[in-house]
Amino acid sequence: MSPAPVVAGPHPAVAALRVAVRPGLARAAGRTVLVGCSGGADSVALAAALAVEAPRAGVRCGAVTVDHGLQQGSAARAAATAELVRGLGLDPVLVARAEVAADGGPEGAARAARLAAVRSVAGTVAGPVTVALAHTLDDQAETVLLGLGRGSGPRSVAGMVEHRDDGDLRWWRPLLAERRGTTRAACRALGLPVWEDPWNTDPAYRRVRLRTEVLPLLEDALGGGVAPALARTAALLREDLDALDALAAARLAALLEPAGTLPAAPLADLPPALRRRVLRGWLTGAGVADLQSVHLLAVDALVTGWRGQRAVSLPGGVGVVRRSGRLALEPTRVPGGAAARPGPVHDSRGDPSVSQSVPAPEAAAAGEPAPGSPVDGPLGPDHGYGPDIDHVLLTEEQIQQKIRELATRIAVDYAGREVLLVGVLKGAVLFMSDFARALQLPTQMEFMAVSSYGSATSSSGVVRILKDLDRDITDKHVLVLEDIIDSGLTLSWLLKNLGGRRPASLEVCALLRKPDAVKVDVPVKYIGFDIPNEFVVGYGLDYAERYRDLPYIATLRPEVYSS
Ligand SMILES: O=P(O)(O)OC[C@H]1O[C@H](OP(=O)(O)OP(=O)(O)O)[C@H](O)[C@@H]1O
Ligand SMILES: Nc1nc2[nH]cnc2c(=O)[nH]1
Repeated sequence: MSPAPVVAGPHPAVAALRVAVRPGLARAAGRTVLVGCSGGADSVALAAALAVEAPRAGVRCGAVTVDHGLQQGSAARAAATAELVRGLGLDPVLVARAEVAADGGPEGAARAARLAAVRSVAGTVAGPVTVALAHTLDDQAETVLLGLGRGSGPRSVAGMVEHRDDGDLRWWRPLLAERRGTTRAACRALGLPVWEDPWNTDPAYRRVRLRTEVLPLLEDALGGGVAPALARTAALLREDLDALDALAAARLAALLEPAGTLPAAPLADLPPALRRRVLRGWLTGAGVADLQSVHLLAVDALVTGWRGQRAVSLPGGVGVVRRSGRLALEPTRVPGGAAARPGPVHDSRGDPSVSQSVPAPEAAAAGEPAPGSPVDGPLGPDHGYGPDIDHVLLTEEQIQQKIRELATRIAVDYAGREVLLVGVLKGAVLFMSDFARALQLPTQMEFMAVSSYGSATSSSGVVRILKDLDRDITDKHVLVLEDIIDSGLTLSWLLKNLGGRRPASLEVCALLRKPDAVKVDVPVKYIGFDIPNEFVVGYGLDYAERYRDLPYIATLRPEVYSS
């Protein structure tokens, strides 16, 4: 018998990618598919697979390549990539110019600009468009790890989805089950040139460090298979989360009252995972954007920890109140731009607690329990400021407990070293004195006085040294103590200044931080509490030099700013 004729099929990597795109192409009938192509191996391999499979499926397939304008020669690079994919037979091939914003992290800003640019050129194509992105299983594993590190909930650990509709546009990631090695092998087999983006090896990016340092270490320690295991976990998690979301949407539809309010009692009976989803769905459905978990937890506390709280303020000038056993959304009062309503306080360990507040009149009217006044009794002396205080964000006890925790952690980190504490006057004076006493290590103290606020409630942005250190800090282990990081301008300036004096080490411990107000990212190793973006006083913090002597941290009544 003569041997069967050898039919040379495509290289296994090329074949694998072609198979991977087929199911999605079946869903793309009647749409134009545009491959997002950077010129790197993943997207070139995807473009090549689609160039063969799309015509077979009767789907029109083109490409879009983005010029970020961030690297030298980026326009020429985009043009070369466009040429390459045109050569594969893709049509139309569009080049989009991205406008990368100056703020935000470089990765995030570039990504946002890229998506906006793709969205905008996709809008020039007639009919519905699907944008195919070449994320692989390895990208998925990195995304899951990044999500874990952020600690922002199961959705961010659940990774990227294969299909996502975004208005008229559909995003499609057909290669989520394929390894990065496969796309490289496919490009090699097809003789396609690929571009190595220098940013992909720059350790300044977290994703690069995960790829080059953390994942190989995990693979080694766990005996291999880590990336597929992470991707599998993400896929399973997505199924569970989708089911929970669907259940919550149905429950919201059943509970939502014609006036747009939600009854608290049936919500309280729901398990937290469902209840918070119902609340999130309710708020986002009502147009509240940028909702963060601290906000959601504070709204949740109106259901499960009801003690007569005032409105919980949310981004966008709205708040949630509980009245007559129902949650309602209302505009918040922000007189003169000074004090907003109470918002949630987030413990730096990720253990949120809701701000203490004076009893809401609505609570009394509804006959529901209300707490005692915040400025007497357990909060201690009000130093005669009582009528000026609006609500207490952090009690003396919470502050002192936090200082003990910080001091314990820092004593471990600095064991065997002598620490030079640098207190930033005047605000940090009480923090310095309590912290130094709580820290079980030999310490020395220095003070520096700077000011960027004067008697205003927002930073002038100009930092002035009012008093410099009394001595040289060369080779010292310097720990800067700050009362608050608001815009971050003061600290950013200070760290540059102190860093130039060659200390052996330089770290920061800040009692408070306002994540929503930060304008410049400053590396801060130790943080007590994350607080909402409200002007606060007490425990060293002043308004027009008053209130520093309060032992707790509070907001002032709006009238104080206008008088
Ligand atoms: O992050 P930022 O927006 O820069 O704000 C933080 C700074 O503002 C306050 O100082 P202020 O200038 O009010 O002086 P003071 O400490 O003497 O009150 C505070 O003590 C911080 O040093
Ligand atoms: N008193 C006071 N000073 C600040 N400096 C920066 N933010 C604040 C704040 O909220 N209160």
